[in-house]
Amino acid sequence: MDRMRHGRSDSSRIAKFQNTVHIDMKKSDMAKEKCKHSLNVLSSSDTLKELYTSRQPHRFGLELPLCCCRMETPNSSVGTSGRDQSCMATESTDGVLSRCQRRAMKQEMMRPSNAVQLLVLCEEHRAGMVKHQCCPGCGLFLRTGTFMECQPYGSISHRFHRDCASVLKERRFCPHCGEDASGAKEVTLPKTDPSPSVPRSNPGPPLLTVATLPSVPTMPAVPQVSKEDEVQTADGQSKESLENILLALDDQTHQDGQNSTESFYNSPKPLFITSTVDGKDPNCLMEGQNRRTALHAAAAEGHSEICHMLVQAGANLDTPDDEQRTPLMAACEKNHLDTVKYLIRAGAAVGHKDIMGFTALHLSAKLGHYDVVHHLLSKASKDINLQDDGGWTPITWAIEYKHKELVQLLLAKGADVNIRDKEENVSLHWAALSGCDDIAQALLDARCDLNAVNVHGDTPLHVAARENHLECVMLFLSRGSDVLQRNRDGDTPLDCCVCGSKVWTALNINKKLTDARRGRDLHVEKMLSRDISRGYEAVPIACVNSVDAEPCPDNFKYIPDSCVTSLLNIDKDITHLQHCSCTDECSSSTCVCGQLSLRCWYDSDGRLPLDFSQREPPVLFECNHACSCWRTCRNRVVQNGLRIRLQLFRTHTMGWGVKTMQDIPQGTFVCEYVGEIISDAAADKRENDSFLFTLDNKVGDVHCIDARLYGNIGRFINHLCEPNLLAVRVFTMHQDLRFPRIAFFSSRAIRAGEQIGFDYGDHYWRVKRKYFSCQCGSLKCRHSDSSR
Ligand SMILES: C[S@@+](CC[C@H](N)C(=O)[O-])C[C@H]1O[C@@H](n2cnc3c(N)ncnc32)[C@H](O)[C@@H]1O
Repeated sequence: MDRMRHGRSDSSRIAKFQNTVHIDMKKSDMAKEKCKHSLNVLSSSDTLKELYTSRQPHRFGLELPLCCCRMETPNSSVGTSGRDQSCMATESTDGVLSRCQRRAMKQEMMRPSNAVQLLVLCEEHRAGMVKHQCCPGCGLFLRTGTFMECQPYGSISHRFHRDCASVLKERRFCPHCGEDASGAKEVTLPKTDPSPSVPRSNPGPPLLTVATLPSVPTMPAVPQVSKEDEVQTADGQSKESLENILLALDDQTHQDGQNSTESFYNSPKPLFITSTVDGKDPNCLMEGQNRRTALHAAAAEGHSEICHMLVQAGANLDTPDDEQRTPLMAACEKNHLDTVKYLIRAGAAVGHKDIMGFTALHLSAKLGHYDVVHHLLSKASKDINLQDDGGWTPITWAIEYKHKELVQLLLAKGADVNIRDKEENVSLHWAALSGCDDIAQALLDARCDLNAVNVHGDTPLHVAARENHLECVMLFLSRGSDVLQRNRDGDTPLDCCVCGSKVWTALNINKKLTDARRGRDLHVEKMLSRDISRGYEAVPIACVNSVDAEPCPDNFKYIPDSCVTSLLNIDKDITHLQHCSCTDECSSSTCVCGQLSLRCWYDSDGRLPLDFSQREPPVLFECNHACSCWRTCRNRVVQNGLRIRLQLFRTHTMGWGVKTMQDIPQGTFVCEYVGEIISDAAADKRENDSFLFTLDNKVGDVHCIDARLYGNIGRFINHLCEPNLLAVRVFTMHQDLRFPRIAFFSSRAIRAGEQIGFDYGDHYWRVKRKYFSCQCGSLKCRHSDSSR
């Protein structure tokens, strides 16, 4: 199908047409296959017949007309709709015919002999066929009235017409079993009440009699005759004989206010219709005419009466032609509502598909035949969303051909506007292609997806822009279609339209407005998370972004304390802990823990003193659970956790960063660098080293904290060439010197709103400067491009 993306609409049509041709070829091959198949079926039944005769040596070579009442033939003409087929059996009671119309449960066809047409049968008539109750000469069921009966084996009787046996040129033999017919008796069975068959006609006018039925089993080809011959029927039968047949029509068509005989004679009729009426096979396929039947022709001309006559004469309602189209489809295509009504009432399958997957509904919708569509939907509403070979539903066709009222009707009847065709288009893409904004409006009101993209990434707006359909473009923009959306070629709708056109102007204005709105929106700070710590910290840590559309980072697990994922044997033995015996608040120089740190560094506010060495910060030992002091003693700060209100924010140049939301005096504990404690060797194997903090403690094995997968707010702290944080090693609940905690203290007073950062160290930048330069923005930056 049309890509709806390149070029103009007429080239789209060409693309579609070419594709159709392709499908046609494929399908007609399939149709040929089917024909071949049914031919095979016939010849295989002949073979069976031969087998049967060969078992009876005394008959061999006589070409006896043996029956095939017990054989089944696949119904090659049945599409998905074939399941709705009705029984084709016709009962004969002393020449009065009635047609059964029960639903046929099985689709395999049967017939009593190759001389008559194959029939789809209801269960009762299948049983009757198997019991040889169908005459092999005419194909009529003989269950009441007078007929011949042969009872060769004393049990099942074989029924046939005396005259039919003579037609089969073997008056002497039973046409079922080939036994000598001299033993056959004429029997008369009374009519049972109620009749098992549903009469197709009212009791008033006489029904077709055996004498008027076509008795010649096959018609080889439609004879080519001159125009004058149309007046006189092919084999010279008079107009009166046709009139007799028409008299036999039921009053169905009369209900529609027509005189069938009159209208039949007053309307032009193709020759083959009159030929068929005059005794040819009503199911003959006309070679020169797409292998259509007379019923196709009558339906296409809208001759409901002739259709009825043909059906009465045994015409199969659903015989498909070369394009797999049925007579009903022919009537739909030509908008003959009465004929459509008649055929459906007679039992024609509504959901049958042709070689392009079209149903009668698709055809009618495409051609805009409102009343026909309305009638079809009243009979088969479930077919409303059937998709053809292009994935198109009836409404797709109605939209493409701009049949507004029909689209409204289909919507009211439940058409699904979001069904995707084979190119993933929804209905709105097709409205955009056809440029009908009324239809597009109706589809939007029916909740068709305005932002649906097809396989090319095109939205309906792309399509409308490409097709220069201003009204549709305006409608889509007013409903919020995204003018900046790119398709798979990277084109926005603006890139698809003609530069300088009205569509271009509309899209351009919309783009400018959208850009301005997005720019404004970007500067509005978006709160992405109230607390990234999920309540694990004593103060919540919000995450905000006023820079771009990046969402809150969720590629790590927030943890408040460092963890291990391998066996590291951290010495947590309580007996190995140095501890104090203080009974005060550990403020005196007698506190052993303080002595370990040379003194208790924290003042009464828990801050480091101004003279704390920032060049070579000492290691701090806080009081622990082995001490005698209280949990509230002064020498416990880092172990008390985060107290400063911090915020994770989006920077312009360094990804995420951390800022303080309050003024912080110098020497204040700000936060810890928390993560997964791993060995140096394990760190070497890690692919991402962006979150590694080395615990280079000059004691034993070197370890690192990797905050890549597990970490706290510390993992987001950036490098600043003018840092305001100082990293200090601290021991709290253990004193295994290989594993100090890394605590950040303010190295100067920090104002609320300032980004916090520490110096990643010269070694870090020696390694990383190959990949990126420092973006801290400081005038004293040592690792920026300009400072190199
Ligand atoms: C521990 S993370 C800091 C958080 C990081 N900005 C983020 O978005 O997750 C370290 C990474 O931040 C970036 N970064 C930190 N400081 C930087 C700076 N001064 N200049 C450029 N990039 C920096 C680098 O990509 C570095 O690998």
